[in-house]
Amino acid sequence: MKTYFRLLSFAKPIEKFAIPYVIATLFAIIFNTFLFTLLGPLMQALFLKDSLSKPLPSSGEKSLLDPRELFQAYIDKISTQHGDVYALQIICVVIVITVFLANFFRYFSQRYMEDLRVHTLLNMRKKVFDNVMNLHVGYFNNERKGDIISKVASDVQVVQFTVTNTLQVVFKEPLQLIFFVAVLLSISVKLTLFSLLVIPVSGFIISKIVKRLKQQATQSHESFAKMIGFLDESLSGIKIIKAFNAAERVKNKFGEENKFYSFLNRKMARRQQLASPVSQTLGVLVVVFILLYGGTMILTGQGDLKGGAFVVYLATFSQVMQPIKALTDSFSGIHSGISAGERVLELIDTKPELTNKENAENLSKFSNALVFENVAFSYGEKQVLKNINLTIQKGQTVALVGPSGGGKSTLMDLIPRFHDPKSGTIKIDGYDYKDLTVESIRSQMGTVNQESFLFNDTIFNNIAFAKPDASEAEVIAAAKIANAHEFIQNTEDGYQTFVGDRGNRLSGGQRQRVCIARAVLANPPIMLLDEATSALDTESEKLVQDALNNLMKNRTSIVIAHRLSTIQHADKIVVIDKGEVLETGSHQELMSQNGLYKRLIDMQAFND
Ligand SMILES: Nc1ncnc2c1ncn2[C@@H]1O[C@H](COP(=O)(O)OP(=O)(O)OP(=O)(O)O)[C@@H](O)[C@H]1O
Repeated sequence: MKTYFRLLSFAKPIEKFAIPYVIATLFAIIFNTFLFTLLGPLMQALFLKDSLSKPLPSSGEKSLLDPRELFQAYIDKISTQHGDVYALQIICVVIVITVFLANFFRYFSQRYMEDLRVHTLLNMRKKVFDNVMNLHVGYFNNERKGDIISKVASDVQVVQFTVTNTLQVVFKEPLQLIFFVAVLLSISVKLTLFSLLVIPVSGFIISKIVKRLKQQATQSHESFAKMIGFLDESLSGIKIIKAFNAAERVKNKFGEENKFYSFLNRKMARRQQLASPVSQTLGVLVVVFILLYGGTMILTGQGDLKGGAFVVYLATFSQVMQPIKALTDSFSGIHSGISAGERVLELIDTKPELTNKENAENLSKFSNALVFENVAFSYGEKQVLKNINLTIQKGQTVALVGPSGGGKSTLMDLIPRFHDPKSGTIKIDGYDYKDLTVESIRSQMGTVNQESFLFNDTIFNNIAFAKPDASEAEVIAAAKIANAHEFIQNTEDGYQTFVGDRGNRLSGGQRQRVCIARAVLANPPIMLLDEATSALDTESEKLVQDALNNLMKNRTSIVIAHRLSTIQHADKIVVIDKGEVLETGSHQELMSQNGLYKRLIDMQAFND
């Protein structure tokens, strides 16, 4: 229930939709109920003329308060004064007006509910996406990606549908039920008391049926998330899949999850669908009993039940099943909604591990040095960096080298504060990172990494991503520095060419140069580079390397170098192995130390 109300809070300001909804629904119900009671006078006028002379079931004070009886009395009067045909015409006009009004208000009640539904969906999706964007980088890994996508795309939809649907049902159906029951009671108390026994009995049976639904719904949402994750991964890696002739294997893997998902859904649907026939069958059994009992009373002339009233009773009772059915359907569906809701709320409630502390200061410029003091870091239990002491002076180029898996990228990720160290401190110009806002630290830095990530947009917009208000001249200047201007001009639409999904319409080297142009345009004092020139051919590599050299000019740069030849002129080379700094110094110093660096250089020379 707590989950339900929290989910409902996304409908805020709920009164804006709920008040007009309640009013429209109330009128819709009143006219709808009245419509069925009109059958009584209609039957009397057409077939049961003789019974008109007899007094109505209840008389005196009570009948004055009962609109049904008042209307019947009015029709009787008209019939005596102006004839039966005229009374029939009046009844027909009233039926038409009532139908019109009932549907008019029903339309508005549905419209307000739809507004509420859309509004809830809008708020919830925004909240989830905003929160996802605020989460720390460490939160995102591949298996979570599918989960997040399915929560934003699918679960949110399930939630808003079931939550608003229940809200609608909870208000409208019981109210409609009360109105119908009032009519039934006014016709025959005895019959009604018996027939209403069916409600708790069917409620009990149905609650037994739907009991296991919630657990299955959770499993089904998780399975769907897995499928989305798998789909995303397969689309991203489609070339590799094809190259390894692995399409069959991948299809089978997807197929298995798909089968499991369908199996769960089938099981759930079966249970869910069982609820409605059960309650309907019970309802029909009761109708049959009423027919027998009430019909016998009329045919044998016992009791005071009249034919017209009995027709109204039967018609109204057949409608009683409608709200009951809507209620049971809604409650059997709510499990799926609540379980999807819990998954969405879990994502909304995930707090970023890395937030600005209160009174965090803004770093306005970088003017001195970046210092690591005894920094250690681990992914979960796995220690990746320990005892890192490192000073990077303004204007220096510092290269991180070392064997694969040594921790270079992890150390690099600590600089823009994607993670906080587990112990030790990182200081910039003497300020502890933790006393500064994350945004102000990152605004001093630009990144070019191996991934060369581009958005599915034009080349111009991809470069201007760094500075959305950049002029055309600024973008072109940045592209020139990055050695990209020439190739951009040769593309079909120049700077307005679309780069495709993740930039796949450009070559690797072109992508890298657009990324470099993006970093140049941002013009930050510190540049973080994860070189990947080894993947390029010689000419392309030279273009990219020149672009990088331009980028590093007059800046503080930290470079992860895979080609050791490119960093020999670095001011400082830091050799990292197994999470520790083994050697630090210039190329000459490290060569003369005859340690790991020298071995790496020799190895690379040998390979070349
Ligand atoms: N997100 C992660 N979760 C858990 N472990 C990780 C994660 N990222 C990296 N690691 C582990 O941390 C260690 C250091 O990885 P890192 O990527 O920093 O090394 P690297 O020196 O940059 O390697 P390479 O030169 O191959 O890119 C590795 O053992 C790696 O398996």
